[in-house]
Amino acid sequence: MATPEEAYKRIIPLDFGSVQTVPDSFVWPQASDGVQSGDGLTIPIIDLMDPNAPQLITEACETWGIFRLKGHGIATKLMEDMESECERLFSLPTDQKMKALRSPGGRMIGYGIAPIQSLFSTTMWHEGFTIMGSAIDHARLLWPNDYQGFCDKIDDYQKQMKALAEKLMRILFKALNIPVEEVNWFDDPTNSSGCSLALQLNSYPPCPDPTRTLGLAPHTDTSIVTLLQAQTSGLQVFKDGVGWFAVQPLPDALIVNLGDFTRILSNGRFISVLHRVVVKPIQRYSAAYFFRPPMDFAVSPLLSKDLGPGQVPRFRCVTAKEYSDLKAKHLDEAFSLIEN
Ligand SMILES: O=C(O)CCC(=O)C(=O)O
Ligand SMILES: [Fe+2]
Repeated sequence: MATPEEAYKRIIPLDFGSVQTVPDSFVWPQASDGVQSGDGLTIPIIDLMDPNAPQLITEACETWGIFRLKGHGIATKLMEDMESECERLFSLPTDQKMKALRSPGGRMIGYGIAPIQSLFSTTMWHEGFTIMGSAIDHARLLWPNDYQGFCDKIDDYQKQMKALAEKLMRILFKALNIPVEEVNWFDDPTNSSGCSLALQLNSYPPCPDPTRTLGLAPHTDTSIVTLLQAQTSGLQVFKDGVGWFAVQPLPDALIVNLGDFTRILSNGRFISVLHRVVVKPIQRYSAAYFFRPPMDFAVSPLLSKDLGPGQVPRFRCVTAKEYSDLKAKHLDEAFSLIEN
């Protein structure tokens, strides 16, 4: 059992500004796995205003589990503001950021190492800031006299991301023929059912030896969909038969990737994409919005809809909490533990 002091130390990111080389504990031998060009392949680019968008999104979910979305209606200015707020936050002096350190064993909010770090013994070249709902308590600690601007932008961003995620979820449900009314928390304007929505701000500091370490280890997201904004490359997805494949961001487009709950809901038809982040000699930021069901929601293939003749449920029914706990302990093995 870790002492409280050890537990506290474990969630503190490296003071990246003070290191000249990649420490041994950060060395990932797999980091230098080549990125494949996948001749002729591209991650789909879909315009949400296109009348064919639902069809194109469905195809992208079946073949990639990830696509780049234009015409999403999120103002460029808000996306730029989010990038500037990331820069403002992560360039604070280390001891200032430490004031907003998340508490070990407490809610997963505030400044700290990557949320998935606890599942890996090798450390990731990453520092993050996790927000669930209002960011005010931590923002006050970071900027005692000047926190409101940050909070307002975060609130606006989360509101708009939630509306977009809901729009995408309607499209996915329609493709799966699941009536959206089955998701009783969906239209709850008060959000009182406690949707476990989260905004994760990621910082990948400049790395002196980028081929030796990873910004985020390979993982799938424990979400329905994740909406990601990043201005520079670094994200890679694993494509069967191809290998690691770079996702090039496009100006103004968001990256949408499906998470594990959509794989379960679609009975394996839609891909929960395996992805990782490589680092660079230059700083990179990203903002990932995780759209998830409330923890008590029971997730099962196609919910109460018949699977169709000859079809069997590939996964047993699990609550979002049960699955999240399995994932937190077993990572990629979580699927095999719920497979029928
Ligand atoms: O930074 C990125 O491009 C990806 C972030 C990500 O995968 C995550 O936060 O789960
Ligand atoms: Fe992710």
